[in-house]
Amino acid sequence: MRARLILEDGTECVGTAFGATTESVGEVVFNTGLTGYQEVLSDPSYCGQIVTMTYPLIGNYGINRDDFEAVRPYIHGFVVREHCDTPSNWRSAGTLDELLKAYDIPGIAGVDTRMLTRKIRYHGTMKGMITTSEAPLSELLDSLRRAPLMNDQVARVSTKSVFSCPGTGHRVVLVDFGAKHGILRELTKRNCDVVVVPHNVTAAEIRRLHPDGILLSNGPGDPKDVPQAIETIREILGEYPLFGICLGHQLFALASGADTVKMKFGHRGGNHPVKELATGRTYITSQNHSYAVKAESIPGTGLEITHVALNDGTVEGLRNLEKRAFSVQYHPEAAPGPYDTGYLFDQFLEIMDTAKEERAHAKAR
Ligand SMILES: NC(=O)CC[C@H](N)C(=O)O
Repeated sequence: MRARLILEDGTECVGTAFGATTESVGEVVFNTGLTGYQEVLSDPSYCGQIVTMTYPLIGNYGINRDDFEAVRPYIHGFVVREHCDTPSNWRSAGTLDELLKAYDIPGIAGVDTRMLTRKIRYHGTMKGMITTSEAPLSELLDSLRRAPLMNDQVARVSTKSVFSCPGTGHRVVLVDFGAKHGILRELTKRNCDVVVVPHNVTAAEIRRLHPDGILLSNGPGDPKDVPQAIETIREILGEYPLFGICLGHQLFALASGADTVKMKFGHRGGNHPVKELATGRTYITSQNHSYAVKAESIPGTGLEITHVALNDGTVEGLRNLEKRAFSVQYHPEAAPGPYDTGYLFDQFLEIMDTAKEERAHAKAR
């Protein structure tokens, strides 16, 4: 069946429908990963977005049981150059088409994704629509331009109730703004006693859990859409070691008094070079974000820039040594890779070790 991808600037791409034959609107973004489409489409940070992969052949290793980053995908559409519906991989348990159908997500194949990506890079991220309707373009454009983009994604993807992944090590309160499973995997692998709490948790509720540390997860949308979380972080900052990832990094910055800005087309892919300022080392990182912390808003906040993106110089890492808090804009949990920066979870554990020792000394005195 014929499908159409329409952008708010009037661009129309005609292709073939796969997945659900439903109409869907979202922000169109591109991901430059050569592989990892299952992790990308199930990463809750993409909630409400239509994702296009720049790699041209998608679906060829199918969908497996183990690579989901959430229990279900939240994307609003998937755009590919060539869709493979005959996967070949020993782990494959189904096709991309079946997965998208099951969750009512439309896909469109046969699109010139290189042209689409260049357009987004040139004009910036745009609203778009995938449809199988044969209505005139002007009519579809009208309804696309009127369609609102969502701003309550965090509430949609965050857990509704507290749950725990028990361990015998450090008690980590993971504030779930749309946490990828990879973060839980990295913490439980290190034997952490993880308590996952909803995005609207209060400081008092966090204190009652007696954490050794707090991890602010990744998540969808504009960090300024979750003002309550910013207040809670401001209140609790300095009481426990804190690690922020992606949206968590942006919220930590806002709670510290810095500001965020929407980027022209964001960073999405597994090949983003980031420089650690203290060592001059470069790490290749996994990224997925539209917003960034404004470097010029940092002076006077107690924050220090620890990492920068080598492609465009934007802020990629922050810390506040006094408050034992640090954060990164990229994804140390990878999923999909690269795994260069997984050591940041060990760093978080070390900070919790030190804080614990100091508490024990203070008690003994
Ligand atoms: N992966 C994330 O946590 C993304 C953070 C935020 N939604 C952004 O797009 O910038």
